[in-house]
Amino acid sequence: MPSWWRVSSSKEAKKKTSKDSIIDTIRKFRISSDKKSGGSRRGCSDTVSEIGSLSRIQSRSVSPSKESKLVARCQSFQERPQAQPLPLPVLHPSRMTRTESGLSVSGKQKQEKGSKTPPFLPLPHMRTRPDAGDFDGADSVFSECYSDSDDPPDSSQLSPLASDYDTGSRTTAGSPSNMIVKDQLPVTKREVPKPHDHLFDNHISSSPPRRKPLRSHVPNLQVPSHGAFFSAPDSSISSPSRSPLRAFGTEQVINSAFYTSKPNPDFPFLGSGSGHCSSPGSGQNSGHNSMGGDMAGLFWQPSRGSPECSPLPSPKMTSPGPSSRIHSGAVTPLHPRAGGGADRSEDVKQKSHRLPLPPVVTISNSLPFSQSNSAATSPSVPRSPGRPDNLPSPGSRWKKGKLLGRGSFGHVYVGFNSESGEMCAMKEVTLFSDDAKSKESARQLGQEVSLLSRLSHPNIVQYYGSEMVDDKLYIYLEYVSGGSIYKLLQEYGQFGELAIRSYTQQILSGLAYLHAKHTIHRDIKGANILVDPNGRVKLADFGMAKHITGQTCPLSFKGSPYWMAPEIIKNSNGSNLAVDIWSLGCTVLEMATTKPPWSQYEGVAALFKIGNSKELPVIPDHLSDEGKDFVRQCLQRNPQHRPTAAQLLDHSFVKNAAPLERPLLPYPYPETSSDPTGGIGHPRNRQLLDSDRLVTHSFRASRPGFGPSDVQIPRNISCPVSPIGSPLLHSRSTQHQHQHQHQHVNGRMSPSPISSPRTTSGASTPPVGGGGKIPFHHVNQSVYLHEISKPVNNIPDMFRAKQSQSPGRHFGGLTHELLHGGHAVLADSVSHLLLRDRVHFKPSLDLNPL
Ligand SMILES: Nc1ncnc2c1ncn2[C@@H]1O[C@H](COP(=O)(O)OP(=O)(O)OP(=O)(O)O)[C@@H](O)[C@H]1O
Repeated sequence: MPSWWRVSSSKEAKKKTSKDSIIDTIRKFRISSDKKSGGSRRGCSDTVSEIGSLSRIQSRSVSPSKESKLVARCQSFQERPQAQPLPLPVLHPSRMTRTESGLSVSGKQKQEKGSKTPPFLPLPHMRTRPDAGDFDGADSVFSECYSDSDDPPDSSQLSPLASDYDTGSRTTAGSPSNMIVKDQLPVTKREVPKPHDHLFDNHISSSPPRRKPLRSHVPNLQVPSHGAFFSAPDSSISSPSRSPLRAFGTEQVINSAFYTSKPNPDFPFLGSGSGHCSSPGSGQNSGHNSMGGDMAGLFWQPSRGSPECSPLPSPKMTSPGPSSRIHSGAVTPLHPRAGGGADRSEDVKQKSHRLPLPPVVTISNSLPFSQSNSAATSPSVPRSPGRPDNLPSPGSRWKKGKLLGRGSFGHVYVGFNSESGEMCAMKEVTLFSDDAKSKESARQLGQEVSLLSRLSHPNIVQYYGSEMVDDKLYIYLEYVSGGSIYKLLQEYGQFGELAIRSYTQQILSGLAYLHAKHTIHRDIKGANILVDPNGRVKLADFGMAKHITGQTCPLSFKGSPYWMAPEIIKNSNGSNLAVDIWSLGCTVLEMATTKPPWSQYEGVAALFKIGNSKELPVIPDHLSDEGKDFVRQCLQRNPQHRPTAAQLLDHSFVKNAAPLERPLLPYPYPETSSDPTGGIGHPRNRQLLDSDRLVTHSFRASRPGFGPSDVQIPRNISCPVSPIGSPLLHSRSTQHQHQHQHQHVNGRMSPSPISSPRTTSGASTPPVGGGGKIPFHHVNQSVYLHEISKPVNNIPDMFRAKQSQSPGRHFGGLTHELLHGGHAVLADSVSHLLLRDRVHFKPSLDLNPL
C-alpha cells in the first residue's frame, strides 16, 4: 500500500509530511463506511456485527492516534485473497476494534491466515459515539462532508460545532419547520428545550454536547401525518445546492487536496477537520463503505465475511470497504452502543443472553417530524375514537428479536408479532436531543423514511411504519432474511451467471420503478441489496436516495467510491438517474468477481481512475458475452449514453433471466379468494398479472445486447403490492390472464418472510385512485402509472388495523401514510413488466420518466 495513503489523526497530521497532511485533509471528505456492507462503513452489520464483539478481543485497539494503521486495511484488492466459498475465511474478524478512542485495526491482518482466524467475526464499525466536542473530523469516523445541497444547512442556526461538520449544505428537511417537536407531555421547563434548541429544530444547539436521551428533552415528537419524517418531494432532498465536494472533480481532489499540502480554503471541510463531515448514513457500523466526504473511505476493504460484518472498521475511519459510502454531508449518528460493548455476534448473543425485550411502549404519540406534516398527530387533532391515549402503537406490538445488523443509525433487529406471527426488520435508532449528530441522524432518517414510505415494489424493501419509544425511534421494514449480496459474496464467493442475471433483472426492476418516481438511489451496490431465501432481491438503504424534480441537476458527491459514477467524481452535470445504472454495472462485476471494478486501486487513485480514465474496468472472461455487453452498457462514461433501467430490462442478459424462486402455490390456484384483501389467488392478482404485461415495455435497442422481443415470461412478479388499480390493469386483454397467472405462481408468488396470507408479497393491492401519476412517453401514447393511494396489502395486519383505528396518527403514522398517504405506487411492476410483452406495444415505448 502506498505510504501516502496513510490515515492519521489530525494531531498526527501535523507531524507528517506535507503529503500525509494532505491525505489527512482528504480524509475529511469522509468516506463513510457503508452501512451494511460488510465492507466498511457500517460495517459489519448483521449478526456479524455482534460477533465482532468477540473479534474485538483479538483485534487490537487503536487509539485515534493510530488511525494511520487503519490504512493497512486499505490495501488494494489485488492483494487480498478472493472470497472463498466457505464463510469462515470471509468472516475473518477484522482486525478492527472499536475503542473509546476510535477504531483499531490490525491492519492487513491475517486474513490470509484464515486458518488461524478465529471463528468470530470482527467487530463491525462499532464506534464509540464521540462527544460533540470530540468531533474533530480527523479522528472522527463519522464526520462526513456535507456537500449535498440536499441538505442545505442553515448556517445561522448552526453552532460552531455544527457548522464544523456541516460544512456543506444542510438539508432543509431537517429544518425547524419540518422538525418541530411538540411537547405533549408534561415536562419541566428544564426538560423541555426551547424550540430553537431542540434536536429536531433545524437549530443546532451551541451548548455543550450533553447527551441526553431524546426523550428527556422531547417527550413527544410530532410526526407528519403521512408518517414520514419529511416529505420527500418537498424536502430538501432534492435541493439543488451543491456539496462542497462537488466543486471537486477528481482532478481537483488530486490537485487541491491530495497533492497540495494546504487545505483548500474554498472547501472548509478540507481544512476544518473532518469534524464537519459526519455521516448519519455513512453506516460506519454496517460496514458499508460510503463516502461522506472522507477520502479515508476510499478503499476496497476485504470483507471478513459479510458486509454487515465488514472486516473493515468504519469506512469512514479507515476504508470505504465494499460498502464504503461517501456522504456529502450527513452527520453520522452514532449509536450509544456503537462503543461495541453491547454488540455481539448473533451466535454469541444467543448463547450469552436472551434477546432484547420488546420495545417498551411508552408511546409518545408523535415522532420527530415536521409539525407541518403532522397534523394528524398534532395534539390539536382529535384522536381517533377508540384509540385511547397511550395505547400501544402498532409497532409496539413488535417484539425485538435477534440482531440482524448494524447500521450507521443504529441496529436492526428481527421484529416478531407473537399474535399474528408476522416478522419484520426493526431498525432501532437512539436519538439524542442535544447534539448535531443526532439532529443530522434524524434528518437522514427522516429523508430515508420519507422516501421509503412512498415506495412499494417487490424489489424494494417495504416500509411498514415507525414510532418513537422513549428515546428510540423504531422503523419497521420488510424483513429480508437472506442478507445482502455483499454478504453472500463474502460467504460463498462469486455468483454464477444465472444468479447474476436474475439478481440484476430484479435490481433493474426496482430501479426502473424508483427512477420512474424520479428518485435516485445513489448507493447501489451489493451491500445495499438484500436477498430473501427465495432469491428475491430487494433494494435497501435509501439513506442516500434523492428525489429529483428534473432529469438532471447538480450531482452530489455521494455514494460509495468504487461504485460511484464518473460524472459524480468529475462534478459534471448529467442524468442523475444514470448514476444508478453505472453503479449497477459495478454491482454486476461485483457479483461476478466479489469485488467492484477498480478495486485494485486505492482511495484517490480509484477515484481518479474512475473519473478520468477512459478505460473500462476488467470484465471477467467467464461472464457471457451478453453479460459483458450489459456491463459495458452500464459503464459508459457518458451518462447520456447509458440505457435507462427500463431499457436495460430488455437487454438479453436479463431479459430471459430465469426466476430463482421456488413455486409457492400449486397451480392452478383458486379462481377466487375469500381473502378480501386480495390474496395471491384473488382476482385482483390476476389483474396484476395482466398489468404486468400491460406495462410491458417494448423498448428495442439497437445495441447488441438488446434482443428481439421474444415472448417473455414475467419474472419477479411476486409483488408485495400489486399495481392493481392502475388504469392499465383494466385495459389489458384477459386472454393472457391464465397464462400469466400460471407464470406468476410458478415464478414469483412466494411470499415474503413477513407475509401472512394476507400480506404475502404476492398479495394484490386494492384498487385505488391514482394519486401521483408517473408518465411515460411513448411515441404513440403516454402511459400513466398511477400511484396507489390506498392501503397496500403487504403491510402487516397490525398496522392495518391500527390504521383504521387512528387514521392520521403516526404510530403508525408512517404506516398510515403508507396506507393512506397515497404514496404507495402502482408502478411496482414497472420494472420487470417493462419490455415483456411486445405483442401489445410498439417498439419505441420510452419509459423514461418526464
Ligand atoms: N429489511 C431488512 N431485512 C433484513 N436485514 C436488514 C434489513 N434492513 C437492514 N438489515 C440488516 O441490518 C444491517 C444494517 O441496516 P441498514 O444499513 O439499513 O442500517 P442503517 O442504520 O440504515 O445504516 P446506513 O444507513 O448507514 O446504511 C444491514 O446490513 C442488514 O444486514
